[in-house]
Amino acid sequence: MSRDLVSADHPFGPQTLAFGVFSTDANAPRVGVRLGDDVIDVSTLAGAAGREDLAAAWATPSLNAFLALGHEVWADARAWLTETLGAAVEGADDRRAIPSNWVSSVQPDGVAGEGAGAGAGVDALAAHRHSLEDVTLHLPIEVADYVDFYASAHHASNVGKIFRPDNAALPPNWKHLPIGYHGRAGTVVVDGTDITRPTGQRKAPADPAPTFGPSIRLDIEAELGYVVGGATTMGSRVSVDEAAQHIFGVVILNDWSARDIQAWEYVPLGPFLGKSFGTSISAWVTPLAAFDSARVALPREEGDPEVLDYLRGGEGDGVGAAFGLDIHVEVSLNGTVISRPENRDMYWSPAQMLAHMTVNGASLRNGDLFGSGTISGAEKPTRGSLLELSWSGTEPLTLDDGSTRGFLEDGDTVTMTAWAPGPDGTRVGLGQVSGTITPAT
Ligand SMILES: O=C(O)/C=C/C(=O)CC(=O)CC(=O)O
Ligand SMILES: [Ca+2]
Ligand SMILES: [Mg+2]
Repeated sequence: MSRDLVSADHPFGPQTLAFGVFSTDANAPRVGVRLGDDVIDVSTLAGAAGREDLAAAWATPSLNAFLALGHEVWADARAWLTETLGAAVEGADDRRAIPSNWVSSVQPDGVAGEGAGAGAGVDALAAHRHSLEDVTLHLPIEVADYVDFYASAHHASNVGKIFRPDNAALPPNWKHLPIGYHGRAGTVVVDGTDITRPTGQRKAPADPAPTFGPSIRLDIEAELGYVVGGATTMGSRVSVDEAAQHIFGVVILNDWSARDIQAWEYVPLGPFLGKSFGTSISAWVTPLAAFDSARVALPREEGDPEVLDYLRGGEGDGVGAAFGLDIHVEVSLNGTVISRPENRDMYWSPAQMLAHMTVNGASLRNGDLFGSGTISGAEKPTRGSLLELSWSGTEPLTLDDGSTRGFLEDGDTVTMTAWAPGPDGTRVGLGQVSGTITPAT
């Protein structure tokens, strides 16, 4: 019996085609594409359709081999999947069954045609279709280098006021370059992974000496992460105009942050152990190509400085190559929505971040991941960290169960979801990233 394929208003319809890595009891981890509440095994699908190039890249336990193939192959693969899966959705009857005309194109020997009725077609498709309920999702990329930016002026100003009350809210370089730091690639984990409360040194300004123990100011940071492919060589750089050719897709990212460890360690070299204990990303990488309808101009005000040429990029498609993305994020803590950050508020665009990251000749590797920085807006309900939402713990949040939080307690679960406007009134999904705090070891 055929299950429903995907309803027209589903955020993982054919307008999205997000990639992940899944396994089943019978199948080792391999690349899949989400369609509705199913995962399509695109390695076997491509193999059955004679697309051996794609089948080989997708029969691997991470997206890295596919990322290495570069933007022209990504576009070709998306066009093929759009045609193949899009036709399946459009041609489906009211029950969204799979039409036989779609399945005929994926018969292993290419001979199925008129003779292969709907029943045979559905059976043939069934071999590539797995219900989300029946699969385990894995970290979708083998993370090469991980960088985290600081692209929200509202977040940077808020943290400046809290951590550096005697200085200007924004550092003098902030509107001239996208500030970032290198993080720890090996501790990036997938949605659903528990996070152990970190232990370390902390010292509040008034304390006479540092103490050692579990963090008591454990926080979240709601961000987007950009997944990089099309590796480059050392000494070359990627311009703003070329950046989209190296940004394969977007994930939701939670940059867990121990504020007490961070505040004591970070001067002058920046975040280190306060953030390297764990960074969570969503299991689905939604291709940048799915966000064409979400491109927006960057927010700029009278008096903002002109950036140097290498951060400008040419015009081109209305909003220019340095486009922002209108992605809506929702953050909940133990089921209570605590914030709705808006990515269109970000000052720096992903293309500018990538151009800056390579302007010194640093190479890109397949599987590089860069975070946007915490997404915060001007209004309190759009702040992307507890540090800002509770103003360093002085204005605790009240959850639906009546309890209050300045920072995270053991057992707390934080879930972030996101979506963007898609073509023809559809929504493009990014799925979710969730994590639960377990006690310090
Ligand atoms: O301003 C600071 O000292 C620290 C800022 C952060 O912790 C934020 C960071 O990781 C970058 C970001 O997420 O925007
Ligand atoms: Ca961060
Ligand atoms: Mg981190």
